[in-house]
Amino acid sequence: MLKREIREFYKKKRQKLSELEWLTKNRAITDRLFHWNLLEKVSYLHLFLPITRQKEPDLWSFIYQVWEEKPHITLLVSRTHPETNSLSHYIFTEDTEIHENRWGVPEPLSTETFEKLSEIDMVLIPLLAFDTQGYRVGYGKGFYDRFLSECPKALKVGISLFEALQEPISDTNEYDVKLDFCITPLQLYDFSFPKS
Ligand SMILES: Nc1nc2c(c(=O)[nH]1)N(C=O)[C@@H](CNc1ccc(C(=O)N[C@@H](CCC(=O)O)C(=O)O)cc1)CN2
Ligand SMILES: Nc1ncnc2c1ncn2[C@@H]1O[C@H](COP(=O)(O)OP(=O)(O)OP(=O)(O)O)[C@@H](O)[C@H]1O
Repeated sequence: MLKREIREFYKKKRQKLSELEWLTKNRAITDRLFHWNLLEKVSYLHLFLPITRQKEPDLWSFIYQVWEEKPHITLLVSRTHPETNSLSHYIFTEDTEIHENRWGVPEPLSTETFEKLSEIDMVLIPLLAFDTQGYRVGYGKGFYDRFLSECPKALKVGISLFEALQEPISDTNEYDVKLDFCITPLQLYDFSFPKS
């Protein structure tokens, strides 16, 4: 199946979720994530804040738990620059002010950018869908493909409300950065072995 078709299908599928289904899926994902043993090795964790009108996976409860119970982890979030198709990155604390951009993405209002991308240990990536090979489908603007190529050390972890596609994504391209793991309400998928 083509990314374009998968994108449209999963956007609709997300919109059809009831509030309770969405909350239940989010709870399963954030519980699995918080208790994942790999987190103990993470110092810098990049994550995303949900576009609620798109019913994206919502990591807010995980974020509050990290601030309270895992102080060894520094959280990072991004601001989007549509003119250059790029992201800039900021340390995210309880004091960070947030506003919504034109796509409804909550973004930090911070001024001091985080430049040490090589130190990021893990990136949590919002997915529309993914296949059993670890290829992913996002909104198709390439923000994450560009960003991920700049942080080679980081484990790339997809976050998806739905399970893996049964058929492969047919139009993968040279820029696609594969996932190492994916967390869903039902499973932790491990694509990290064998490393390609
Ligand atoms: N929560 C979150 N943050 C993120 C992303 C994301 O997917 N989710 N991004 C991932 O790249 C980047 C922002 N890029 C985005 C690109 C498109 C849309 C989006 O909603 N597109 C709509 C059209 C909206 C419109 O034109 O008004 C769509 O495609 O339906 C959102 C974010 C960085 N931050
Ligand atoms: N490093 C890069 N340099 C230039 N163009 C890139 C780069 N990475 C991705 N792109 C372009 O950005 C677009 C990304 O589209 P694609 O369908 O792969 O998005 P996606 O898998 O939904 O990912 P994303 O969540 O990153 O938007 C493609 O047109 C691709 O050619």
